[in-house]
Amino acid sequence: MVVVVPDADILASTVAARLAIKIIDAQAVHGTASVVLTGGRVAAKVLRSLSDLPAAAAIDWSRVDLWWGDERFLPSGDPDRNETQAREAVLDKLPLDPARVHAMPATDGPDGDDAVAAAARYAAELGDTLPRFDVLMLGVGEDGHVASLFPGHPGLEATGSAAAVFDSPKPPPTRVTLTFSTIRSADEVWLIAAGPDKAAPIGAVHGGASLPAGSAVGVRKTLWLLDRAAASEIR
Ligand SMILES: O=C(O)[C@H](O)[C@@H](O)[C@H](O)[C@H](O)COP(=O)(O)O
Repeated sequence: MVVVVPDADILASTVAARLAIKIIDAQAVHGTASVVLTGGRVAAKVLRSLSDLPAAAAIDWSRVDLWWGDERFLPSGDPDRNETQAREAVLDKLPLDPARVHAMPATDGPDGDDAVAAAARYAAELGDTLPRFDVLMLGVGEDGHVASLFPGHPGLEATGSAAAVFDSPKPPPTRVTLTFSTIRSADEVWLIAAGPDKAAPIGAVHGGASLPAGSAVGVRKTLWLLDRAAASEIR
């Protein structure tokens, strides 16, 4: 399903509203909600919108599990880390249970700068039976990447639930990412993009091109949440 809204600000606020309802509904059914966050500018806008959303007060944040779809492999607190940006955008204002915030390892963590070990640690935290992911959000890159899964990159073939990525075409070069099998285990996958520089890859994917964004599908639902500019080449 493709949902198109006029601009990036409206996209961020409508995705935040959709996320709040999804969390509320998941908690009504399961008692908890599990959300996979992503990095990038649109993702940060969504989280900032969430912090301004009155409906978010209906969420029991102590029963929300947060995971990440990928992470830039940097020291904890580095401004370029997706976790840092999510905390600044909203997380640090929410009464979350720290034990339920599953950040990906940092280079000052127990594995140091060993990204392979860090990815293995995250895979262990995910467990042999993956958690229930109610919604997994992804930004979309200008080249059609999602998370840290880049076209033509060895990381696309990664097995297991999480993998290290080296020589990323998008800086920084070293990252940890969920693999496609983990992404595709999510109940719903939301691909969120704004701006004209996303029009070509999104149009290509909807035209049948084989790009990573096209492989990010949810078990029950796959949503493309776009502004008009990003959707402008979908035919
Ligand atoms: O760590 C990252 O860089 C992100 O996870 C990456 O996959 C991002 O979501 C896209 O590149 C879109 O980023 P923008 O929304 O900033 O264009």
